[in-house]
Amino acid sequence: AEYLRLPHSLALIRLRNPPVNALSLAVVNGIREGLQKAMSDHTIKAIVVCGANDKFCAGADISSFSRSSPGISFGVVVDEIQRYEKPVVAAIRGVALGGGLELALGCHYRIAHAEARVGLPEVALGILPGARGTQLLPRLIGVPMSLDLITSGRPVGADEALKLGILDVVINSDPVEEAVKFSQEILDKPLEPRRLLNKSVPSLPNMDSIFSEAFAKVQKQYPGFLAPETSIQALQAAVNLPYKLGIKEEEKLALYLQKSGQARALQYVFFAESSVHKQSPPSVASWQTASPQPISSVGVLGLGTMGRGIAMCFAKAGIPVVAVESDPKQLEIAKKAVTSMLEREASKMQQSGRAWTKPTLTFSSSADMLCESGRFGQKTGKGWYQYDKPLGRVHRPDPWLSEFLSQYRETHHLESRSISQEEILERCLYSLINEGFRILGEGIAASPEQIDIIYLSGYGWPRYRGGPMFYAATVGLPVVLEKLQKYYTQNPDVPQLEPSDYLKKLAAHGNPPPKDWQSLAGPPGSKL
Ligand SMILES: CC/C=C/CC(=O)SCCNC(=O)CCNC(=O)[C@H](O)C(C)(C)COP(=O)(O)OP(=O)(O)OC[C@H]1O[C@@H](n2cnc3c(N)ncnc32)[C@H](O)[C@@H]1OP(=O)(O)O
Repeated sequence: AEYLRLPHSLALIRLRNPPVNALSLAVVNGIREGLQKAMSDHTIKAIVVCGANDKFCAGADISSFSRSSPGISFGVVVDEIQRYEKPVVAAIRGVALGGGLELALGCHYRIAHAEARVGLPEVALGILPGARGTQLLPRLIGVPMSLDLITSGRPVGADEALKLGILDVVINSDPVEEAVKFSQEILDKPLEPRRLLNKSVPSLPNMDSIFSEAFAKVQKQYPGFLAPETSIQALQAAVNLPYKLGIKEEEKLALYLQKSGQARALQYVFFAESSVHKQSPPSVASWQTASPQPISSVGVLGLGTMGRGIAMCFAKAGIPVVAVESDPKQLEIAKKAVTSMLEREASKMQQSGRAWTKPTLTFSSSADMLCESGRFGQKTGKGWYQYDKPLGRVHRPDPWLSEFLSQYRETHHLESRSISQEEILERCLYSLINEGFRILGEGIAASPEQIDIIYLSGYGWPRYRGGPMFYAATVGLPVVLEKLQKYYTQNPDVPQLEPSDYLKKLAAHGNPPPKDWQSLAGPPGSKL
């Protein structure tokens, strides 16, 4: 942070840490030194705090989270600012997020440009606003809105922040110039009413029900996420405890979240999301330049409306199709429908003088053994289980299945054994992860982050577990390799369990973090 003396007995502290003026240790020390300088200089009457390059501050430096404990020592700075005897005015442009907003809450006044955005997005990173955010915000804007902003992490625009009472002034001009003028106007005003730490949280008669509704809401909206619920506990502390004890509780809860593992995963996701936008496959191929792999034939399972359409598309593209439907009635209907669609297509093409090659479409009624028996799972009321009704959710073991399995075992000379939850989890997940390593080795995915983001955005993988490749690193690559080796030895007929060379190469280095995998494993092959 830079310290400047301005005319009219003012000092300016400008945060400078491109690109977003994140609160690195150096920036925090700079703010503190600047403030102490201003306090000890009796010619300085007020201080303006702003950020360089049209951004106030995007909060703590997320990349440094694994190295230090964010929030805790910065909370002391926020308290010091509030207790200063000279007015400190925050001049906000761009964003004041997380620690950036906490810094502004420590200041006695907040002036912002109309396009600025402020918020406490910590929950998205698996943490809570631990530099007094959970204690100061409810003192300023009350519990209901603090619950909304802190548990959702949503930033608000300057106009909304003004209405809520987070900001004191919103202008369309330069907030620093405005703050300079404003500082001179408020020099004689008492500071005590501006010190949030000495205020109490506005009380409401139904506080208990507000909190229980908030807990129920976040459990429904963010199932499995620890940070929103823990933030509510911190807000409860703001209501139930004096400030001195409330901040201790906030520290304790913040520390719990930092150590939870969810924080590490969510912070990984933050950087993974921004890096995938910038990546292209290692072979520099892209969907625009890649040539397609040859497809010799296609199988379509199920000939409902969707299946028929899919079968038709491939058939029209000249790719042989084998369409499988276990229900003989449905199969007949589908055959007729597809044949008549193809005939219509053929006559259209012949009328327009184009050549028509009869597509290869084979219909088969032999499907997977369970499906063959009409057991499609929940939708038909039976599958591996029997359900209370079609589409029902209540399931119970089915004697039919026991009989079926015992015959299957006899035919295939298999011995029955009980399989632990752990084995189910490991065989499902590690074979999936193994495939991830395979496609990294083949150069199909540019990075583990790409695979993880696809799983988070497209397959419902819980965000707080960071994606399958991140999960592999949390388990440890040597462990994943050892388990795959064990399961592959036991099940040599399951090729997905054969450890990929890429995984073997990486595990030889111990358990390197995902960001180092590519440099350690060497250049990938390319299938694109
Ligand atoms: C000290 C007390 C502790 C308090 C706890 C906290 O403060 S936790 C942090 C809370 N803050 C955030 O969660 C903000 C996260 N950042 C954003 O939402 C956005 O980046 C932004 C600030 C709104 C800017 O968005 P924009 O689309 O304009 O740019 P990018 O997202 O591409 O970001 C530009 C580069 O800046 C990096 N970056 C952003 N925020 C941080 C941060 N807080 N710490 C470290 N780095 C940050 C981002 O990764 C981009 O970097 P590149 O290298 O260019 O990819």
